[in-house]
Amino acid sequence: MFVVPFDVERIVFDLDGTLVDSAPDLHRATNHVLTSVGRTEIPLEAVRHMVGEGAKRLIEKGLAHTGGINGFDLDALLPTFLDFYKDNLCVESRLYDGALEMLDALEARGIKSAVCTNKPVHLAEPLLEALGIRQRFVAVTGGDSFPFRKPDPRHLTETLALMGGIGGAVMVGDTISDTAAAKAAGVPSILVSYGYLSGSLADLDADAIVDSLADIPGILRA
Ligand SMILES: O=C(O)COP(=O)(O)O
Ligand SMILES: [Mg+2]
Repeated sequence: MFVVPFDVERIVFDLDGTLVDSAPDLHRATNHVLTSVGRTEIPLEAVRHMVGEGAKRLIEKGLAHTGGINGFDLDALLPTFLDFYKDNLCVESRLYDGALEMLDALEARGIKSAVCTNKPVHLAEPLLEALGIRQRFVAVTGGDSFPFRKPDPRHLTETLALMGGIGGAVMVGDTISDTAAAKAAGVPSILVSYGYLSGSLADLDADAIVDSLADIPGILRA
């Protein structure tokens, strides 16, 4: 089994599909936009695999799934999505099993945690608050915190800078946005197998794949 070959000082987590199963609420918001432009609703299972590249891409994929994007101004539709989602941020969203246990174990070992998500930061913060874990993270950065976002490695390296430096860092995520950012930043990545990825886990070339967040402390050198 893979064990991170250095003393881990800091861990950066992706949010949607990694720490939080937010797809049901993102699904409602996506359908809200689609029905507002006369499109049909799409099933949760379809939306689940559209998450990870930010809200605009989610709207784009929803439109593509229901007849195409021609003639639509995605920027103009974004407020329809964000306003609805802001008011319905944590209706069905839940922490994944093992999240609290893992955060406790990391804290006990003095390892710092942060969140690096493509969700806008003004939505990521209250979602973490609503789930009772905001105070567990020394930093939270979103898709709009910098002029770049995952898979751009600078989203990860700037998050690490807020944590005190890039040394001893590991990234945990669920899609290629996370593993690609980590690889380009020279940071080992751990992929969760239950997330929102649409393709094959093996294609992402992560350093380790876990079925539960609770498995993570076990693959960090004690
Ligand atoms: O797609 C999003 O809005 C955010 O996704 P992430 O938390 O997986 O980066
Ligand atoms: Mg994700």
